[in-house]
Amino acid sequence: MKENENIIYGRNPVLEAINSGREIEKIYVSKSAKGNISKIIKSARDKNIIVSTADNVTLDKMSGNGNHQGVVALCSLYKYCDVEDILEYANEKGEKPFILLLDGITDTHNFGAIIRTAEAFSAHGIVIPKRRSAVVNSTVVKTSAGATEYMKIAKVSNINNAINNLKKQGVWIVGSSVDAKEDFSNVDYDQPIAIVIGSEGEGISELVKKNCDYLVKIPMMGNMNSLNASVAASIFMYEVVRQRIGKA
Ligand SMILES: C[S@@+](CC[C@H](N)C(=O)[O-])C[C@H]1O[C@@H](n2cnc3c(N)ncnc32)[C@H](O)[C@@H]1O
Repeated sequence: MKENENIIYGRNPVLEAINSGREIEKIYVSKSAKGNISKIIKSARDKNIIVSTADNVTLDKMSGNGNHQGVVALCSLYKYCDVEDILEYANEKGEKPFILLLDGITDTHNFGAIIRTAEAFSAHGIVIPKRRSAVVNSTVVKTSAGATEYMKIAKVSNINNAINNLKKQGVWIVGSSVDAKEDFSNVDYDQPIAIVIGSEGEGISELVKKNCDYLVKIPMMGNMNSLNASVAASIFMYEVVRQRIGKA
């Protein structure tokens, strides 16, 4: 599958990109596209974005697959932010920071799913390492259903340095690990918090584990020894929101 960082495809992702004000050079619409495609065309024209028609073979080639739902946008690269921007955003909203740290998530579908849930639960941002991590490419945007357009994502050279910096600013680091003894629901999430989710294969690195204030697990009853990373992230995020709403 082609992984392109300046192509967005699929109806929701393209519509969210238009609505959020991402710089879009051109939108290609399938000649045979029906349904809510007219809404996309109208939104694009309202923002003076050029709309062209293309056949499905061309759209398949541009998107790298057949999941474009009849629309592909040629746009600017996703703009990453700094960790400080995430903290500032939480501060502006008058909320305690709620951050996710992804310690080497490489599966684009997991990354997109995490972004989608993080946006739905109003997390303030996501921190990823520069190396050995999925980046915001066309597959991630599509899997996130366009939630990438509203989510702050910081790329850092060193995840441990980022953790130390967050700690200095009063953020508690909660590591999620299948080997932990403590139940994840025993943590008080109504404080400045960053949840660390480990990679699909290895989990959280040993150094990062040592650097966490809490190391907790989601109890499991079946035969599997771990949950999918994006599912685990969703359960944690739900718990944060559940506790915070309960205390509001
Ligand atoms: C597929 S799991 C990684 C499994 C890996 N073999 C390990 O031993 O950690 C990916 C990530 O999801 C999170 N995760 C999965 N299941 C979990 C559970 N039951 N409790 C806490 N975190 C979990 C952890 O962050 C984990 O690193």
